[in-house]
Amino acid sequence: MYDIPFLDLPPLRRAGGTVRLPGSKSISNRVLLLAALSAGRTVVRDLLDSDDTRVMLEALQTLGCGLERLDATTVAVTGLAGRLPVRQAALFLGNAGTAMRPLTAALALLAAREGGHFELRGVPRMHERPIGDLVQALRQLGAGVDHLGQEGYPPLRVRGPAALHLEAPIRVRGDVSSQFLTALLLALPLVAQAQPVTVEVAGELISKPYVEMTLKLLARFGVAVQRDGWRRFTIPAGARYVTPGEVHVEGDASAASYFIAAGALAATAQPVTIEGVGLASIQGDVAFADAARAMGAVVEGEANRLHVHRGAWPLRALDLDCNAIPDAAMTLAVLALYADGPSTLRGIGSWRVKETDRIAAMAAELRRLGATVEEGPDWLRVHPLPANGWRAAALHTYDDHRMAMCGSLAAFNPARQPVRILDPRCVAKTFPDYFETLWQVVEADPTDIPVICIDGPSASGKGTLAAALARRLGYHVLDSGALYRLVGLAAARAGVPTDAAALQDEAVQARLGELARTLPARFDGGRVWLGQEDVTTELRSEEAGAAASRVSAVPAVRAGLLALQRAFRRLPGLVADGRDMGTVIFPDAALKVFLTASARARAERRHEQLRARNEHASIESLLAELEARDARDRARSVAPLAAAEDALLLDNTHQTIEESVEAVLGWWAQRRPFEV
Ligand SMILES: Nc1ncnc2c1ncn2[C@@H]1O[C@H](COP(=O)(O)OP(=O)(O)O)[C@@H](O)[C@H]1O
Ligand SMILES: Nc1ccn([C@H]2C[C@H](O)[C@@H](COP(=O)(O)OP(=O)(O)O)O2)c(=O)n1
Repeated sequence: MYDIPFLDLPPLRRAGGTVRLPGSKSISNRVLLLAALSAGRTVVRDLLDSDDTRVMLEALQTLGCGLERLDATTVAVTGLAGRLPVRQAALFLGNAGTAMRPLTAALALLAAREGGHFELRGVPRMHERPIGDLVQALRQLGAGVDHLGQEGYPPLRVRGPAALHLEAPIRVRGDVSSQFLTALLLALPLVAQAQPVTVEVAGELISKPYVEMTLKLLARFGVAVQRDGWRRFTIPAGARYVTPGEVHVEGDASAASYFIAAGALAATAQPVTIEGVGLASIQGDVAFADAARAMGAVVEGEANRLHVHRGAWPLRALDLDCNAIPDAAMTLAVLALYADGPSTLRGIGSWRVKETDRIAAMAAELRRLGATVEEGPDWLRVHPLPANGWRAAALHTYDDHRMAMCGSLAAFNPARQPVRILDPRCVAKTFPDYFETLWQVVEADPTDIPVICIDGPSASGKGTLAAALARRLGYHVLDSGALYRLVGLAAARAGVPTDAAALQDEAVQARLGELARTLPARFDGGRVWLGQEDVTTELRSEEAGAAASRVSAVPAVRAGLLALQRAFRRLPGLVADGRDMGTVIFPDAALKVFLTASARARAERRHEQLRARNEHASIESLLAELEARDARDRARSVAPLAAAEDALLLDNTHQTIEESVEAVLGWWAQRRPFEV
């Protein structure tokens, strides 16, 4: 997950390959609640691990549910059997509508029957998302529900006991959010014992597929609701939740929309294959595939898998009522930028009360990209962008995961403009690893992937600076010195001598070159591996540094490491540190920094590093060794240590690490094309 202020996506050229999607948010939270209300143990597999499921799990735990995490995506829930072991609690539900609405309904009814007192709150945006229609329906039933803030919005208090009136049909509005109906359908089986309970929907029900999903999941937990059109829903008398024992959560169909879109835009050689969602899905958003087909994408599928590639190009403009696919419809708004005429999305009034006002947000951000967009109370019209109309934009995401994921699709623009996604962490709501997953199935031209080079002498702070920049930008790092150190180590392991005399021998040079070319190097979470051996500590020794400096003068070694180093240039970008990053390995780098500090300052830093590792050496000997190494690195005939002509000099003798990082980020900002 990228927990950084912004993430820059280079222009993307192609899509293809296989992705496995995380579990559906809507199914995950419904199943967790159903398991919590049932008796016995339910093993929930392929559960989504995200902000919204985390708040649901925390709430259930607070309410006394037994939760056992079996692995990253499997949780065993021991249900409450419709009882309330905890009678008083304050629940924080973040911005998860799929937790707030059903928990309000379930707790209101349970508290009415058994007594209790519960407060439900969320983030500030949650307190702007309407819930008054659900509160009214619960009050009709006789449940005690109070607004703690603004009338009609969370935070709420539910309290009991209270006498419930279950005879008359309960009326609930269906035209603002279908989650009110879903919440009642999930909660009412708890109290439909002596008589059936009927819910009547007032107004045209929106997002019907989500209600259908609720009904299917209720059936899995033993409650068969009778449905009369989309107006009347009856829960039979004697309803009781029965755990199916084990439930597999489908991949998230709304999340699939981004990968279907990527396929429609750029899968020209091989298809994008999406695992975990397919034609047998119970999620309404699989219907996004039909909308993508209408725009020209080729989408084929099996029960649990979809294959997508580009068909019509440019895409065909679309005029669609998106009522049934409100979430995935956002993806269509971005696809419309690549169409052959204006596209109109209708029936999207519910966008206004989602994580943000999505109509306003989408219109504003598409305009930032250069597009002409018209909007109405419940519709959006997007005009396509001509190739020369795209701007390099920093897209705002409004703490809305879908705005961020949609924004990424602008990176396929034919103008090859990069795209900046502000606050990319917001994808954590439903898809924490969205961007990492995207990198698996998209490709950029290597020359479009930005590289920042940090070259300079030993102990100038290159590694420290490179790592800090990479962390801040979400980029990969290449510690090229470590590769030369590894070659030195590999030589020692193989019994190849690396003293000055031996290095004159052509046979030795050739063997070293071969070791470099086939180096089994692996970098993994701060550890460095040579084949099966963890050499992290050994690699940092002064001896390994000196050996690296010696072997690095051998042309065959440098040539042998060339391809390996360039392979580090992967999406979304790279910070490379070494001696010749800017001069030889990445001469086209977007920013080159030559980092220096006085020899004494560097010797003192090395001394400090060694002291921290409980190794001891005098500053004077370190200074001498460091100057000898600098001299050797500068004097060698191939790729000597030298600043590239277009490098910016940074002398950090009197700077803190943070000051160096800020200086380079400042230079980087100036080189980026974004209009903020
Ligand atoms: N600007 C700086 N000011 C003070 N110390 C620094 C600075 N940059 C790095 N250091 C320290 O110097 C030491 C050497 O840095 P390192 O990144 O290993 O250098 P290099 O990769 O150039 O050999 C580290 O302990 C680091 O914390
Ligand atoms: N791109 C590079 C990186 C390192 N080297 C050589 C020269 C250096 O003395 C050794 C060790 O590099 P490293 O960056 O790990 O060493 P320091 O931490 O700066 O002391 O490798 C190189 O020739 N080219």
